[in-house]
Parts: sequence; structure tokens; C-alpha cells
Amino acid sequence: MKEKKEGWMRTLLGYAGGYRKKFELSIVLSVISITAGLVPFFCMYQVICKFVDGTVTSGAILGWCGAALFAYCVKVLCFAGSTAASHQVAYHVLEGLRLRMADRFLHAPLGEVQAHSIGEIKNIMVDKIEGIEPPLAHVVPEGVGHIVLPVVSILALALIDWRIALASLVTFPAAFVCMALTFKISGKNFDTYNNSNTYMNSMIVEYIEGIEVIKAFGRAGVSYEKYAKAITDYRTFVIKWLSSTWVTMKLAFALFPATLIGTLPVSLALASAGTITASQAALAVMLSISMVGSLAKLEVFANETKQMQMTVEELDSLLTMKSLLEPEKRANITSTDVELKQVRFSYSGNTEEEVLHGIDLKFPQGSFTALVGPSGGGKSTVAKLIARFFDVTEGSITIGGVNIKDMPLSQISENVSFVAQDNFLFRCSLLENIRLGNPKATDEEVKAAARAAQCEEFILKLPQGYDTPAGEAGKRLSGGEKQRIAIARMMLKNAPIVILDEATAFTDPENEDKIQQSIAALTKGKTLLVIAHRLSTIKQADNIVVLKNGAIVAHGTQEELLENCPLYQDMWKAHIGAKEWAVSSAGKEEKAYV
Ligand SMILES: Nc1ncnc2c1ncn2[C@@H]1O[C@H](COP(=O)(O)OP(=O)(O)OP(=O)(O)O)[C@@H](O)[C@H]1O
Repeated sequence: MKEKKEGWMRTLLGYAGGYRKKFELSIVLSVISITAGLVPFFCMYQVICKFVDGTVTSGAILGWCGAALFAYCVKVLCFAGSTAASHQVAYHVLEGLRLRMADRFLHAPLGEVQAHSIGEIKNIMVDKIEGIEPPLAHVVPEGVGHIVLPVVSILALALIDWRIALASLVTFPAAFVCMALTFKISGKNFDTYNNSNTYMNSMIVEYIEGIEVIKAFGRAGVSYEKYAKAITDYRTFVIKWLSSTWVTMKLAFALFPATLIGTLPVSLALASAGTITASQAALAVMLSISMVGSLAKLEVFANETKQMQMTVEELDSLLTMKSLLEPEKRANITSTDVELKQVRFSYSGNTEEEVLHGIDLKFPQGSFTALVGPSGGGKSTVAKLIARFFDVTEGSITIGGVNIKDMPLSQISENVSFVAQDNFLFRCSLLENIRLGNPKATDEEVKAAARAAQCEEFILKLPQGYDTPAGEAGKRLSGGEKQRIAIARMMLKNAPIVILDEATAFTDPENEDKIQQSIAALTKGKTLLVIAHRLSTIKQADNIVVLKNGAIVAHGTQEELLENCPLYQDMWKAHIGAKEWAVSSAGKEEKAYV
């Protein structure tokens, strides 16, 4: 922990990759730029000396002015080079941080990712990371230069007379005390600031996501109240937080660059006493003035560096998020049998909140298994564990006899297709959304999968057909249509193990029939696991497993369960009852939506 804190800048620059060296270049150029900025003062001093001595000539004036101009050009050019290099580094760091974070999310257990709200993640990945750019691109390289200038100036003052150098520091102790107090007060509330900011972001995202519900219930809805309160609370907190450091910060800003308070009287006194010449006194005053800008900037930079450090430390928890351990080497799988042995699982990791209690299940290669049972029984959890969205708490899951923990996540993904109830469409065309199942598939193969999943009819009705952006189409597509896109993806992927978790729940009976036929044809010979509430869709399964409260109640074929399992009998009766009700309420012999 200590090591992380000490190395926060090193950690940050680690994300610059090959651009890290440019950061050092940027610092060197900044130091040259700032030092070159001192040369005109020295040139002016030389001219004043010549005037005082009475040895001034137009050639000397021109020479010193030329030197001052040259130094000024060096200053400007080096500054430009320094900021160009530091910006390149800064944007590479932002890129590295965002890529690393996305990678962490991909390799972390799903629960670790879902523990963070979308607002919180957006706040960190967009705003907080973006907030690192200005200090990294400006503060560090320029800051180093602004440290060098006062140091050089104070050394020069010491060369004139050590007492002037000492006098230039007279306000520093009070300024440091004020600065330390500012950091202490603001640091104390930084966590509260973060929480308030994160909460406000979450509320904004929730408000937009729930806009349909909010519109239906009007502005008086709880969501709107929460949204408005989060924004007001944030404003109140930030104003209070800033006010708490107002006095100390302004005092520090006033005291730190006030070097003239000491140097002016001491230089004049020494010049009057004849200890230094008038020209030296003038140079001392000029050097003091030259420090003012740097010292003022240093204070701002110190503040921003502190903010950057706190942000990096905050990001650390996400950058070091727990990952699912995976080997690099692919496992040798000779079959696609799936087996769960004594699987126990708790989302929280707490055994008292266990949702699966020692499940033993076997899905032989090429078999069709159905998982049924009351809501909350653990069916989806089993499916997600097989796809390794989470790790089992106890027990093991094997594919082809190999524990899924002993194969890379990419190998599991290649072997398992998972279609859930809610499916996400990415911001690209429908064609590309389906192609996600197999990036190498040709347009014709994508369209064939779409036809098999009964998608083509509704896709062709959209204004741009397959090229319709999913963002737009997502709003116009029904739940059932989105599910069919996901099924097309699955068909295109053609993985040997297929898991369908209520994948056709939103589909109308007519299309469901057709999809079921396509699924049956396309999953022939594959290991198929279907979770369904509509029992008519799984009655052909080789094995139907009844899961209740995280334990297996019974398993067998439909006939066996109808004979031996009272729970399945009840579920079947309810299913048939619903079907009959649907038929009689329609008043004619149409297919029931069951
Ligand atoms: N992300 C989660 N975090 C914590 N608990 C969860 C999470 N997802 C599910 N659960 C809990 O795990 C238990 C099993 O849920 P699961 O979704 O696996 O049941 P299910 O049988 O698929 O239900 P349904 O038929 O309603 O989809 C439930 O008690 C549920 O509340």
C-alpha cells in the first residue's frame, strides 16, 4: 500500500508506454526555457552597470539586447517543445488508463464490475481520467522549470549578498503553513467530494435511463426528486468545501511570491551602507521580481498535483481490480461435455447468502438439457457460472474434463455461446451487431444467420435495412426483435456449447415456433442448455432439471418428471392452465402464447 502511494507518478507514467521518455524531454526543455527567461534580466543588469560606470556604448547596448532577444527566442521555442512533448505523453497516459480499465472490467468477475454504477464508471473513465491531462501536460514539466527559476534566482541573490537571499525567503514559512493547512482541510473532505460527485453522476445516468418512467409519473416522481437533490447537495457541498480553504489558500497565494517584502529593504539598506553597488541592488530587485511569477504558479501547481495524486490513488482500486485468474496456455479439450461438481456459489462471497448449494449436473456432448423451476431458484446463476462470468465459491465446473479455471477466458468464450433475456445492441449497424458473433463472417453469412433467427423480415422494413445504426434501431426494436438479433449472433458464432437463458421469452408465438425450429437445426450435435419458463419449448429435452432454492429437486425426461416430480406436475398444470386460458379467452383455436 505504502509502495503504491510513493510511486503514484511512476504508476501514471507507466501508462505512457514508449512515450515516457518524452516526459523527461519535456522537463529538460522546460528547465532550459525557464532558465533562458532569466538571461534578459542579466543582460539588463549589464547595461545598467555600463550606464552607472559611464562606459556605455551603442554597440554594447545592441550586443546585450541581441543576447536578451536570443535568450527570449530560446525560452519560447523550448517552452513550445516542452508542452508539445508533455501533451503527447499526457494523452498517451489517458489512452493507457482507459484501455487498462476496460481490460480490467473484461477480466474481472461480473459482480466486481456491477458493484459500480454506470454513473460512477462514467465519472471515473471520462471525467476523472480527463482531469489528469491538464496537470500532467502542464504542471509537471512547467512546475519543474518553475522550481528551477527561484532556486537559480536565490543562488544569484546569494552571490550578490547572502543576506538578500535570506531576506527573499522571509514570507516562505508563513506561506508553507497556510498551504499545508489548505491541503489538510481540503484533503479531509476529498472523499466526501468524490462520493457526492459520483452520486450526482449516478443520478444523472439513472434519470436519463429512466426517462420513460419519469415522464409517465411526472416530475414529482422519486427519481426526479433524487436527481434534483443530488445536484443541489453537490452544489451546496462544493461551495462549502471551497469556502473552508478560502482564507488559508488566499493567504498562501499572497505570501508565497511576496519576495520583495524582504529583498527590497535589505538591498536598499546594503546599497546605502555601501556593501553592494546600486547596480547590484537593482539586479537583486529584478531577480526578486523574476521569481514572483514562478512562485505564484508553483502554488497553483502544488494544488493541482495534489488533486492528480488523489485521483490516481482513487483510480488505483479500479486499475488493480480483482481479476479472474486464467492461464495463458490453451487447454486441450477433447469433448464438450459440461459438468458441475458440488458447485456452491454466493454472489457476495458470504456463505450465509449462498444461492447454489452443492449442485451436481452433467450435460453430455450433443445433449439438450433444460433448466426449469420457480423464479429465483438459481437457473441463470448456473448458466453464468458455466460461461465463467463469476467463479464458483466451492466445487468445480469442467468442459471436456478440464476445469474452466484452467483455460483462458478466450477459450471459454470460443466454446460457449450465451444468449440472455436482455440483450445489448452496440452503437454500430445491425449487420455489425450480428457479425459480433463471428468477426470473420461475410455479409452473406451474417444475413443467412439473420434469416435463420427470423430477423430479416423486420430488418428489411427499417429505412437502412441491415445498415441501420443500432442506436436508432435499438429504440424502435421490440424486446423480441432484439432477442432475435442476439440469437442470430449466437448462430453465427457456432460455438459447440449453447446456453439460452430465456432467450425467446419476449418473442411472439408465431416467430418463436420458427426460431425454435432454427435453433433445433443449428444446435444439432451441440451441447445445449436452455432455461425456459414456457415448458412447451423444452419438452423434447433429453434431460429436464428442476431447480428450486439453489438445489436440484428432480431431473429426467418430461414423462418421468410428470410421473415423479410434484413440483414439475404443478408447473406443467399451471402452464397448461395458462395455455387453455389463452385459447378460451381468444375464443378460437389459435396457438396459445405460453
Ligand atoms: N448479481 C446478483 N447479485 C446478488 N444476488 C443475485 C444476483 N443475481 C441473482 N441474485 C440472486 O440469486 C438468486 C438466484 O437468481 P437467478 O437469477 O439465478 O434465479 P433464476 O432461477 O434464474 O430466476 P428467474 O427465473 O426469475 O430468472 C436469487 O435469489 C437472486 O436474487
